[in-house]
Amino acid sequence: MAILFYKYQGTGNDFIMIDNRQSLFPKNNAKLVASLCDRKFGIGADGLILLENDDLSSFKMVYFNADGNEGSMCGNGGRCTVAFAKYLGIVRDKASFTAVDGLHAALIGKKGIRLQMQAVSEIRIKPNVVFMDTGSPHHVQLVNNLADLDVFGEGEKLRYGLYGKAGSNINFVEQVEEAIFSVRTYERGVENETLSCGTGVTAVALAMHKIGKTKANTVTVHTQGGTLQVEFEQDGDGYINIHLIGPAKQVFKGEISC
Ligand SMILES: N[C@@H](CCC[C@H](N)C(=O)O)C(=O)O
Repeated sequence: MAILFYKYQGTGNDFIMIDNRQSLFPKNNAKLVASLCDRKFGIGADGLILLENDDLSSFKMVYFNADGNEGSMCGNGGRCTVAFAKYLGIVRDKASFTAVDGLHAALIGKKGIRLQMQAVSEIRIKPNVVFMDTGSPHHVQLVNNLADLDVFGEGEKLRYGLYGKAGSNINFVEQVEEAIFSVRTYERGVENETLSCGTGVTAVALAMHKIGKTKANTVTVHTQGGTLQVEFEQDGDGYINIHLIGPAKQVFKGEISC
C-alpha cells in the first residue's frame, strides 16, 4: 500500500503530515511511526500527525511523538496541521479543530498561524523553576549562558529524575529584554533537544509573566529554529485567551510504501 505524506515545519519543529480522512494509516503501529520519524532510516521528523475527520470541528489532529507513541498537545504541530488543512482546501482563513486536549480555534494570516491554546489554571512555582501544563507538561527553568548549555544532558537528567515515569518536557530560558526571551527545549517523546516546541514556548511566556520577569501580555520567544509570539490574559492565578503565533511551512511531499 502507498500512502502520500507531506513534510511540514514550524520554527524547525518538523512533522510528517498525513491526510487520514479515509482512515487508511495503520495508527496503532508504533514501530512504523517511529521508523518513519527516524532521521537515518526513515523520512525523519520530531513527530507524525494525522489529519482526520471530526464531527465537532473542521478536522481532528492526532499527534505521535518520534518514539511512535501518541503524545500530548503539540503547539507547533497544531499550527502546521492548520496550514495543511488550508492546503487541502478544508479551511480558508480560520479553523477550529479537535486535538487531544480539546477544541482549538486558529486564524491563518500574514504572520503565520495564530493558534488558541487551552487556558492554564494550575502553575507550580519553585525557586528558579516553574511547572505547568499547556496541553503538554513543561518544566521552565531560568539559566545563564543558554547558548553553552548541555540541553540534552541536563534535560535528560531532569526529564527522568524529577517527573517520574510520565516525565515532562524541559525548557531552559534566558531573558533577552523585558518582553523577549530565548529558550532551548528537551522534548519528551523525541528524547532530544528539538529546534522549537510550541507548548514549551507558551509555558515560557506564561511562566515569565507569572514570576514577574515581564509585565507584557505579548511575549516574543526565540527558539533555535525561529521566533514565536505568545499573547495571553491573566485570570486570577491562571491565564486565558492564550494564543501562539508564528510560521508553519510545507517542505516537501512523498510516498510511503508499507
Ligand atoms: N513539539 C510539541 C510538543 C509535543 C508534545 C511533547 N513532546 C510531549 O508529548 O510531551 C509542541 O510544539 O508543543
